[in-house]
Order: sequence, then structure tokens, then C-alpha cells
Amino acid sequence: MGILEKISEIEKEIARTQKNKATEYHLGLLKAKLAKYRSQLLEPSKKGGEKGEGFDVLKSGDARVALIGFPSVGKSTLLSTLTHTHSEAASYEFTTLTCIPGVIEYKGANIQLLDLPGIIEGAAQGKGRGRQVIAVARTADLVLMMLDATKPYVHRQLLEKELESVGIRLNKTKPNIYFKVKKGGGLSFNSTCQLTKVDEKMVQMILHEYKIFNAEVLFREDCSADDLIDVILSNRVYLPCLYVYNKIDQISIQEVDRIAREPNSVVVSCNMKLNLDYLLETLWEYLSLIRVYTKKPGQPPDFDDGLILRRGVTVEHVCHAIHRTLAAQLKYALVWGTSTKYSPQRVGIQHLVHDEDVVQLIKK
Ligand SMILES: Nc1nc2c(ncn2[C@@H]2O[C@H](COP(=O)(O)OP(=O)(O)OP(=O)(O)O)[C@@H](O)[C@H]2O)c(=O)[nH]1
Ligand SMILES: [K+]
Ligand SMILES: [Mg+2]
Repeated sequence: MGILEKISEIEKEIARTQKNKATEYHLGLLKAKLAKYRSQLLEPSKKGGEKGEGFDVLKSGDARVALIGFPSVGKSTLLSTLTHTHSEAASYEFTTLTCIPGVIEYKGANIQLLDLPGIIEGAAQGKGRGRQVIAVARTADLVLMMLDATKPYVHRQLLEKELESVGIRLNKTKPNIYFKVKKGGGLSFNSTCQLTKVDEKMVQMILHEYKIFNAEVLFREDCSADDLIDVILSNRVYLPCLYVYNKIDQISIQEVDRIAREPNSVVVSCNMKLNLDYLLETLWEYLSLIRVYTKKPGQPPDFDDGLILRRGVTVEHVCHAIHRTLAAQLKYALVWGTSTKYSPQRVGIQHLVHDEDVVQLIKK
């Protein structure tokens, strides 16, 4: 029996045990056992096998969002509020012990929202279930970092540090450095712009530290030494992050106003259902999701069944989303919407489409 099963067994037994003088001792024992198993679960596991117990959730839908935060900030409350899935919420820490997936249905898209155990300082070193939580975060399209608006700002910095230390880069684009290890020829170092943070000597030193003596390095922007290290290590993930400050029902309106103006931040109250519409809108925006409608000649657009795509896609992607052979058969497309100067406008296969565009595909 796994620890999770044991926990659930004890919880069931506690639930069916009547509370009275005669059962007091028995209940106390059960609770002690429960606490022991919970803390075991929060310890880094010695056996490799049960490392991922309860965390291997299949990816599904149009995008995946991971809920990361300290214990009891309201992650599970948010999941139960935004999706049809219920995740246990309570006033004690580490209520959630595994990964609980739910689906947000928004503008015709299915966004997978993952509720996770709270993480604590030292998570990256394996404290709590930190490693498993972070491993899930790496697979997400966006990190929803939930913060308790009543708690000090340093909490956010601590969490950021944890994620940073395991190679997760938040709201940062991949450094524009071309890097290729060679078999010989020494170091070839170039840049297309003026560099203010590193010079050739430093680049060479860093590469030697990684036992790289032959390589081609081209800085296409003014990157730092840390950026170069990220590129060398190549196992970094670059994720958009939305800071969601919960429990604003507990702070002053002035405080709410101040936090709401910070970059990448949204203020909410899950309990009072405040500002959740805006949170969804912002999620959509940060996930770069767009919805494109198709239209058959002589018929109105199919507004019920839009295609969910990512910002930056072309008519070619629209074709692929419908049928894999369609792109090869395309003559041109007619587009109504903000991506064109006129509506409709005749465009080619490389035309970039926008959110809410209507597209009519004309075959050869
Ligand atoms: N005042 C206030 N309390 C809230 C709000 N949202 C959640 N809570 C309370 O915060 C407590 C913790 O909520 P959970 O949803 O269990 O928090 P969690 O982040 O999932 O906690 P763990 O799973 O233990 O990490 C509960 O008592 C909730 O009722 C809110 O908007 N305002
Ligand atoms: K909790
Ligand atoms: Mg929870």
C-alpha cells in the first residue's frame, strides 16, 4: 500500500469514527498516524520508485497551467472555483498532497489547471514535495504563482529563487546567443552588438569551466554571463508567469490598488469570487491563445466552433488544424478581422492570423 492510500484509509476511518469520550484515544492515535504519513510524504523519498506518486498527470487540452505557491494561499480554492473539479481546501498547511488536474473552459478552449501541494523554502533541494512540484511546473505552458496578499513581498522572491535555482526562467525570453560545440579550432567568439556585461575573456573562462575548448559563440544581444551559462546548460525552460494575489478581501483598498499596478500581477479573492473574470482574460492573453473562425463560401462563419491556436500562427497552421493535406491544396484565403487592412482580404498561406479572425479557405 502506498503512503497516499494509507492516508486515505486513515482519513476514512476518522470520518466514520464517532467522536465521544470512548473513542477519544483511538482518534488521537489515528490523527498522529495521519500526521506521520503526511510528513513522510513531505520528506524526500529514499526509494526512487515512489518519487512521482500522484504526480504523473497526462497533458490534455489546449494549454497547461501549474499552480505554484506556498501552503494555504488558496490554490485548491481557485481550482474548485474555476473548474468542475473539487480539490480539498482547508485552513491547515499541506492539505493538497498530489497533483489534481481540472479544466478551465474559456472562449471555447480547454485549459488544464493543475493544483499542486504548497512548496516551501528549500523545495528545490527536495524539501517537502518540492522536486515533484517543480518537475510538473517545467511541463506547463504557464506558471500561475499564487501569493497571499496579506503576506510580505519576500514570499514572492523566495518562490522565484526556488524556481530559478532549478532552471525555470520566468517572464524571460531565451537569450539570443548562438552556441555550438566544435571538434577543434579553438574558440570563435563574435557579437552583432556592443556587449556591456561580458567580454571574450570571460566567455572563454566560463566555457573552460564547463571543459569546452572548441566552440562557436555568437552574441546577438547584450547578454550576461548567467545568460551564457543558461545557453550552455541548455536544460532551461522559459515560461510566462502570472502573479496572482489572493485574499484581497483581507487588505485595504489602497493596498489592492498598489499590487494590481505591479507588472504581471492580478489581484483576486477566491472566497468572494472577486476579479476572476479578469484573471481568465489575462490567462488567455499570457498563454498567447487565439481563436480563429472558419467560414464556408456563401455561409455565415462558424462562431460556435472556433479553432484554438497560438499567437504567431499563419494561414498554413489554420489549414493544418483542419486537415493535414489542406495546406498543399490551398489556392488562397479570404480573411476578415484585425490581421488585414480590408475585410475581407485575399491573403497567401504565410499570412499571420489574429485572435477572432474569420478565415475562408479557397482550394486550387
Ligand atoms: N480570506 C480569504 N481566505 C481564502 C481565500 N481563498 C482561500 N482562502 C482560505 O485559505 C485557506 C487555504 O485554502 P486552500 O485552498 O486549502 O489553500 P492551498 O494553497 O491549496 O493550500 P495547500 O494545499 O495546503 O498548500 C482556506 O481556509 C480557504 O478558505 C480568499 O479569497 N480569502
Ligand atoms: K490549505
Ligand atoms: Mg491545496
